[in-house]
Amino acid sequence: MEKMKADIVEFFKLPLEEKKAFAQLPNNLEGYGQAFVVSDDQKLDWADMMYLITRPLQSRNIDLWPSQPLTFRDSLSCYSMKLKSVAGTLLEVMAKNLGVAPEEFSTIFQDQPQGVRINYYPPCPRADEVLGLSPHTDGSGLTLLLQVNDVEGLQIRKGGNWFPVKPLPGALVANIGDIIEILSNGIYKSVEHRAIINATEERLSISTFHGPREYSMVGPLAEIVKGCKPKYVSMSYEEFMKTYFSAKLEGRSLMENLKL
Ligand SMILES: O=C(O)CCC(=O)C(=O)O
Ligand SMILES: [Fe+2]
Repeated sequence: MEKMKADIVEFFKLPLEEKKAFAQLPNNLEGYGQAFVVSDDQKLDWADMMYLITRPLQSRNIDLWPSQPLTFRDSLSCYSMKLKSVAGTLLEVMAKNLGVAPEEFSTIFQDQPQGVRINYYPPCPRADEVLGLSPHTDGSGLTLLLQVNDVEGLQIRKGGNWFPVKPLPGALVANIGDIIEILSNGIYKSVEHRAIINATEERLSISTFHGPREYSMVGPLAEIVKGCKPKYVSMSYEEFMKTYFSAKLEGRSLMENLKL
């Protein structure tokens, strides 16, 4: 964890030209750049980010993984493996809590697809006029978030109010994503969150998203809706992601639209 954090800090310190060697290609989210750009005249969030697919292994695009600092690729591989195991354990516990056979979850999350987004939020003297990341829920099953330095910025929304999540050294924040909300028919709720900006200090975080395998169907699990009605539409994961990335980040509005 410490090595990953140090390498990330180093990478974002590199001159822009060097970071650009790993820039997103057109119409692709992977690489160094910006997230959630849906139109030319949109006000952008105050952040740079780097998104990399880490699992399944054959989906890795190593050319987009920074080669500077020299240990970056090894650190990320190792971090990815450790987080896969934490996510696997949590998903097992959640399946148990929901009373569904563990195979139901392990089939959907087979090979544990995983993507890592590294968020870099520069300081802004007019911090109260910008947001680092607009309110949203994650389109993943389960997100494990590591706050890289001790600058506060993550907030979660509950009952209409925003609450700060203080960085704890060595701790991961586990955020339920939309996919688990849908599979569990709303028993687990995906958490609405945002990142705010600090006026004088930069902030860094790494979100590790765990989602279903390619071509899986995402809908309330049959075992859960046995005695009740499904509350969400079912669709393929591809279709869900298309909808997710074409919508503006607007809190829980996407999830509300998917409700039956
Ligand atoms: O920077 C943070 O704490 C939040 C990041 C986040 O929500 C995301 O990457 O989806
Ligand atoms: Fe998020």
